[in-house]
Amino acid sequence: MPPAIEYDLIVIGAGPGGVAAADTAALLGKRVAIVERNTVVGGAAVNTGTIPSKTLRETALAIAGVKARALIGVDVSVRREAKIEDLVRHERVVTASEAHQMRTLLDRYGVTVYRGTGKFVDQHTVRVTRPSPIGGTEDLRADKIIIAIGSCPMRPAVFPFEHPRIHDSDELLYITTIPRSLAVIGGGVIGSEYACMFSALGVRVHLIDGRDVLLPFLDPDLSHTLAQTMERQGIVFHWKEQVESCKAPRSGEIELRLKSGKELAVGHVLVCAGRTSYADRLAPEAAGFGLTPRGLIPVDEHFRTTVQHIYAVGDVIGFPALASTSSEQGRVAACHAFGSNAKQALAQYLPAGIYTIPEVSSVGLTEQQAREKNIPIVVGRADYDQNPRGKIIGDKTGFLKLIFERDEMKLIGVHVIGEQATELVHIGLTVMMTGGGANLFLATCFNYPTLGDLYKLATHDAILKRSELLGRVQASLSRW
Ligand SMILES: Cc1cc2nc3c(=O)[nH]c(=O)nc-3n(C[C@H](O)[C@H](O)[C@H](O)COP(=O)(O)OP(=O)(O)OC[C@H]3O[C@@H](n4cnc5c(N)ncnc54)[C@H](O)[C@@H]3O)c2cc1C
Ligand SMILES: NC(=O)c1ccc[n+]([C@@H]2O[C@H](COP(=O)([O-])OP(=O)(O)OC[C@H]3O[C@@H](n4cnc5c(N)ncnc54)[C@H](O)[C@@H]3O)[C@@H](O)[C@H]2O)c1
Repeated sequence: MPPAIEYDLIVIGAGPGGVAAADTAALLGKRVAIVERNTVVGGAAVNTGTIPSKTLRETALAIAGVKARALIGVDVSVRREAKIEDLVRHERVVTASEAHQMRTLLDRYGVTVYRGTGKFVDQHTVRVTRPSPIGGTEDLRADKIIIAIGSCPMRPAVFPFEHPRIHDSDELLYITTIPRSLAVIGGGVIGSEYACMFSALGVRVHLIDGRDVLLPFLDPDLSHTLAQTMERQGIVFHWKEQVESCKAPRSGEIELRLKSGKELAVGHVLVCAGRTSYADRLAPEAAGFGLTPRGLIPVDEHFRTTVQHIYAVGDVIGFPALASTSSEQGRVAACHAFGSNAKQALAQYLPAGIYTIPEVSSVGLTEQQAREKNIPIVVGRADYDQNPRGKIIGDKTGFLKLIFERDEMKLIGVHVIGEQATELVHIGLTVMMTGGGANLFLATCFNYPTLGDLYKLATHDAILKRSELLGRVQASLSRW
């Protein structure tokens, strides 16, 4: 075996966490190697998760004519004729382009990309096993190592995944027809997003979940409105259920028997029952760190494992397991590893964006969380159909909900459901980052007509509620 090739940093895994770590370390002037077992970089974010699912959603909205229906009340949908090629064409182009862009940036930063599967030999050495037909191994050695190997779909034993019409979220991208009916197992983020997308395409969707609330981490008003809207779209929820058996004949419908005894017959099954990690395959014992019972890598606030020069970021460390936060963690870890204070911690507020139909997004405290913390609050709400832009786009269910700390009217939470919610939340997020609140919204001139103007309307609502609550006339409110 030739001697190990020396680097300052080895990164294992080229998803958003790993790539951000590698680019950051290169920017700090370090010699960096990144090991990726896939043919392309980008990880789940670019190749199997975030970007594909969001692109498919956008295509589905277009080919199903959903927006046209809302605007002119006419079904101009082409969905009955839509073929799977129509659905996936744009997704393939966007995904390839994004992976190429990430790779180009790595190359421009001078990061060396090793194609193969990485595994620890000892605390400083990573062995890269190249895929066949080239095969063989290569050892890399570095002072610092960052693990960013991501996660993969959980596969409950009850489902025969070898069946061509039973999919996890990775395999879904290779379906060969648009199903007529679909059972989605798991109403988490992935399940909810795909349920909405297929429903928009006219697929009969059943959503089965062990819980009884949709996305319980959301503000209850959002969760409730989303569930209602999904039901109106035709999605059938089966709460507090579990699949006990799954009979999948070669042809004909797949039969699911649920815990309650209910039976469902569907064309395809999509299992979105959470994610798991393959960290045990890295030989962590050779490096000297352990795993949690769920197979995740425990880290400290600097993303260091118990072995001080080995870091872990992204899905492999667990919550929040997002592309956005994984990149942030990668940057923090790389800066810490090389003593840079350019980015010492994650951003103070981390938003969540869910691409259901309609979109949902939030940052900061929910009304419930604020009340549990005994923070005196006032809530402002503005509905899309009270706003001229909302009326123009025909969004009847959307709303913006702002949570203000009552004394100073400082913004502490933003919750949006409706078109462009994942973009709209950023206005509130930026205000929260500045420590601002109602005054800033009132002082700001928004374009007219825009959804952004909802912030002003929701602020007025909060101010009026505050004056009702405190029994003061509105004029005295300039005091805050
Ligand atoms: C369907 C779906 C939709 C999603 N939508 C969103 C969204 O809208 N917004 C959002 O923020 N997040 C979303 N996510 C989550 C997001 O994709 C992940 O949080 C993010 O990709 C995690 O980044 P990562 O760098 O930790 O790992 P990954 O992106 O999973 O990358 C890990 C990389 O490591 C490689 N690897 C693994 N083991 C080895 C090894 N031993 N050697 C070498 N390479 C290895 C893998 O091939 C992979 O390329 C979604 C996920 C899914 C599945
Ligand atoms: N827009 C986004 O930010 C976005 C989109 C998709 C995925 N993601 C990330 O991907 C991760 C994984 O998403 P996910 O939806 O797979 O997992 P999840 O953990 O969010 O949801 C899994 C759901 O499946 C249910 N469940 C699990 N096993 C079940 C069973 N046997 N029968 C019935 N219900 C069952 C759970 O009750 C839960 O509601 C998320 O944590 C999220 O961070 C983010």
